[in-house]
Amino acid sequence: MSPVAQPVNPTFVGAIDQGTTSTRFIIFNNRGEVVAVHQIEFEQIYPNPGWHEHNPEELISSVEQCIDGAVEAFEKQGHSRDQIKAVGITNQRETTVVWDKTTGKALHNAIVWTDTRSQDLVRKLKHRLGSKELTERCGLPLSTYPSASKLLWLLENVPEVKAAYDNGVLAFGTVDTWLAYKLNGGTAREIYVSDPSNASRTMFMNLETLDYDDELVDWFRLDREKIKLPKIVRSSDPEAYGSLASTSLKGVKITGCLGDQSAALVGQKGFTPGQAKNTYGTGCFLLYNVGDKPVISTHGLLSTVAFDFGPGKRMYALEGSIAVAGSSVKFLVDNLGFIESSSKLSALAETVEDNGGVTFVTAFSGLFAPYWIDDARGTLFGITAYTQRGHIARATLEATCFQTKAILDSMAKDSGKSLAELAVDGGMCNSDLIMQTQSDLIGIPVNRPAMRETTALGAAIAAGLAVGVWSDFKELDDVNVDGRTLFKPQIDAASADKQFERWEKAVQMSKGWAN
Ligand SMILES: Nc1ncnc2c1ncn2[C@@H]1O[C@H](COP(=O)(O)OP(=O)(O)O)[C@@H](O)[C@H]1O
Ligand SMILES: O=P(O)(O)OC[C@H](O)CO
Repeated sequence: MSPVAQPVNPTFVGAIDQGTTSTRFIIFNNRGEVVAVHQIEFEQIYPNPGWHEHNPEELISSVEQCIDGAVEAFEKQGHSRDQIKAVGITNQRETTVVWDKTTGKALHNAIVWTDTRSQDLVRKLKHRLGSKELTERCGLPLSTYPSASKLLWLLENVPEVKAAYDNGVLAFGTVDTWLAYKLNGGTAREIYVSDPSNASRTMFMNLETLDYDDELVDWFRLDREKIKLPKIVRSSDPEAYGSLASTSLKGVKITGCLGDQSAALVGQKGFTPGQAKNTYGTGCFLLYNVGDKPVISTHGLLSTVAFDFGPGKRMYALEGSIAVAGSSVKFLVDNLGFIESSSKLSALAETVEDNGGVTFVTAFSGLFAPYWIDDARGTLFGITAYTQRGHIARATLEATCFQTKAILDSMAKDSGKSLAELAVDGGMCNSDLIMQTQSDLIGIPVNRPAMRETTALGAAIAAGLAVGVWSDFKELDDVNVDGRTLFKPQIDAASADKQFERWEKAVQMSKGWAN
């Protein structure tokens, strides 16, 4: 077979993937293949039980180091940095950053999406007239998860933040906004934007208009005179996100931006209604493309913007969000010392045949979809003198698979359709055992790509579409199709149902602990 001819001067796109536990910069060629990558883990700050913070300056420096590291590796392969035509951003969503517009300095650590410190505040808000109607407008339930309650907590508890608000100099952003602002040089250019897939995670954006909804903002008693929110622009835009003010890619335009779960859907090419993906990262998030109109769930799912690539290319998704997935594996590594690294989880789980009667409800931040139980906390059931570390490892990985099953059941009820196959990605999907367990429990094949950096690929696609690296979705047909692995169900439905019943019982029993 003759080798495929390569273009004389191939083009590349960079993607910043700023996740919950690590930052990556990945350079893709126009066939969607990874050419160079640099990844850095950064500090997870847990000041109190249930609190979770990141240092906003460290997020920026991790991005800058990753860009420089990946570009160095790229150039070592004989490429030149001016072949990189654009950069896309994808990021952990909901995580809230506040800064002073006049100095560009953060006023507090970023409050991470998993953080439950606003639990009491949320309980009080639930009694406010109109709380039940919020979801219909913004797609999200009133909980500690979206950015709104995190911002209110900062205003109530951090005097510097309140003073900046009163003086009209407070800037608020999800991580995409913070990155775009700082990477453009901060106060020098004042790029203050967000895309709809990120803005839809604040509770301030109206899903229909893709703009802020005055009634939503008023409901939270925020004064728009005092706090100007970032401008919402398309997920793929040649101008709105500015360009890199420093690093080895100084001057390269940022032309794409997507929340990480939306980016993974794009990276899996879930462009058409009925397509879905499940990303097993720190948390686990199933997004199901529902088309160009939002669908409000009546079964515990969120409604969110999948992506906005302009008229005719604007899609919504139903989302099942699981707060704890890979983080439970990290918990076994970092807190309990069960294994030396996450990649050893499967080996430990395989030292036993089954979970030995152990169920682990990994509700470290309460339980998200489809249960939304904010007062549940991590609970291990069924421990006996027989229990080994392997049983707990197995129960840990099963927890995410069970919750995914509960989400798929809700999705079938909301959409009236069942998935034929589940596309997967994210760190935890590296484990064959987890993927096989998942397929067994949901009774459909699980389809894993060989190239698992789908989140970064999604950001690269958003950026590349804006500058003509790809002119439309059709040109992406051949991207990320080779080498996929299919895990097919190997147990019968009755035994999967029996296991799931025990999980549901455990979920009910984990309620109320943090009340
Ligand atoms: N082989 C593996 N088995 C189980 N979990 C894994 C494995 N490899 C990585 N993980 C988990 O995946 C998570 C990282 O996935 P990633 O997609 O990079 O997350 P994020 O984007 O949230 O930072 C970590 O929490 C880690 O514990
Ligand atoms: O860090 P991840 O990949 O688990 O994703 C975080 C989500 O965006 C939170 O909603």
